[in-house]
Amino acid sequence: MADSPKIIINFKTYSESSGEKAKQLAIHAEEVHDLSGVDIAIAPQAVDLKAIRDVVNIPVYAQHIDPISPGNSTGLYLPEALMEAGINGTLINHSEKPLKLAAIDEIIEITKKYDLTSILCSNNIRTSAACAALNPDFIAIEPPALIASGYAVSQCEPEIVSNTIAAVHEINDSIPVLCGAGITNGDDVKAALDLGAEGVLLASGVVKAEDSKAVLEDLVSKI
Ligand SMILES: O=C(CO)COP(=O)(O)O
Repeated sequence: MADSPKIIINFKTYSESSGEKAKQLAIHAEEVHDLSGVDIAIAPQAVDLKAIRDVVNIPVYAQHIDPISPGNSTGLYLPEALMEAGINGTLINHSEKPLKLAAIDEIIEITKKYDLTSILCSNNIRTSAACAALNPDFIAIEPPALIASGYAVSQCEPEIVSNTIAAVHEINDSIPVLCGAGITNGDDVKAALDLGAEGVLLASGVVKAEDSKAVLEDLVSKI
């Protein structure tokens, strides 16, 4: 059974969300979830997954998994090893880690086999429609130009969100759509939900904030 995150924090590779700081951010996310009841999931770097799994119970996702079986590969992320580290799911095809169609398809098969939540990222409306044919648990539309811009896709380019939802649902109306890029506050989240998105995916707004916990509290405040 897939999770139903309203907010996913992608820790990316920022120094503010690596190592000990990653653990602290994860704890803050869990505290805000506990107080608000809003489902929050986090996607830390692979090296931090195990340490974070040991301190929080909220869903923890990999930022990427490789479509490989145990054996002689080097420098890749083995799904079974990430599961042992405690992941509940994975981002797939983030615009900062783009994949070929065949690899995406294989990864989604792996997530289904192991009951992991699949968040398939797309960069525009056309690719979102193509993603729908692969039947992930979620599609997350993130226009690359707005990533880390501070300009929220839900407020600055709302038609990208609503047209993506329409395009995805024309193929498969049971796939929930998330949106991300530039989301930084509760109004951005509310705008996304008002457009029909199930939730949001964000990074810099929380990770780079001076007071990440205050930002997390603001993000859930209008849900
Ligand atoms: O890429 C993103 C999340 O996966 C969005 O990043 P920002 O929230 O920094 O724009």
